[in-house]
Amino acid sequence: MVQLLKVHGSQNKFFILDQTQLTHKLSSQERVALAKHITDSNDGLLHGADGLLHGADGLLVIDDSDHDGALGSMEVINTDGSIASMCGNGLRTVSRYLAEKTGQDAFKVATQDSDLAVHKETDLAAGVPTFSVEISPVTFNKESLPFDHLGADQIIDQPIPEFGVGVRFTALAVPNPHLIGFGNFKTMKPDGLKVLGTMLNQRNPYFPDGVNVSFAEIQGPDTLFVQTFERGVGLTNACGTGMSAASIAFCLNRPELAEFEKTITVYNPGGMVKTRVHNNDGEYTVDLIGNATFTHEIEIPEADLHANDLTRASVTATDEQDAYDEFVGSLDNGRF
Ligand SMILES: N[C@H](CCC[C@H](N)C(=O)O)C(=O)O
Repeated sequence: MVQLLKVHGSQNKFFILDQTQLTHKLSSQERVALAKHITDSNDGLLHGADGLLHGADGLLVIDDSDHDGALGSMEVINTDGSIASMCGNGLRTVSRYLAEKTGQDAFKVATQDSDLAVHKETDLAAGVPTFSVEISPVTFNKESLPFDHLGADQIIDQPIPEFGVGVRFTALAVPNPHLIGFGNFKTMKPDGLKVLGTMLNQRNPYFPDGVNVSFAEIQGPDTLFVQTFERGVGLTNACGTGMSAASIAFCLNRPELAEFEKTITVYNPGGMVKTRVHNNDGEYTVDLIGNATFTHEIEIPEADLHANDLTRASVTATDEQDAYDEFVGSLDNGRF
């Protein structure tokens, strides 16, 4: 039997599969097929949960890593089967899984583009296990997203009228691609986010590989509200790399309201995280600090994973969601 987990970071929900348990590891094709099936909002596992549209937003696959200081590797598969280079909310849950598996509290996790430093943090609230994960590398040039036909090699705090009125945009890769729009939600209208996110994640002249699109609202000094339309997923409760990218843009574009090295509170439809942006001579990294909640334990025969057959999966809920709901209820952001 193989153990999987259903987890979330700010209610950005994932399944975790630790491949090191398997006698025969899943091929890349099998992992993609499993990701699309298990997260499907109709016939996936735990589908129709209280998330936006999907029972889950992706599958995180853990494997061994021989990289110095890395306790494992993380592969990110979006619900549509596309592979993402990074996943901030997911990395917090993978970090907790590896910490509990090994008894270590500070280590690295190998991701597609780099080995990222992670560590256990003081819980944000009782019963809300909390981890800090490094988000990097950060680049702005159009080749790294990629984007084109926007009239410049970098988009930093620019209006783009064809994308939205009353919104200023910043494009950056962390390293997955993000387009962050700053404005206020009244003018941006949440359906504006869905319209723009949908347009930029189907065939379009600007972002050939698609892009995660976030609307960010400044709520005060060092305080943001961010919602994301995720590439390969759609609207989610939160996007860790999106909230991190928005924090970088906040520090760059509004230095009178947000400072490097200072803790930023980022509210989202799924709760709240904290970020700290570091500026090492123009090289940016972000500490993303937030919950790593395990909501369900799943057991399934290994052969069924290879066959992408979920009918014999047995699911047991943990008691962690209650503590998380308590935490969200306590937030004084006036949006919950
Ligand atoms: N959909 C994203 C990957 C997941 C990122 C998000 N879940 C996060 O927490 O960073 C992409 O295709 O780049």
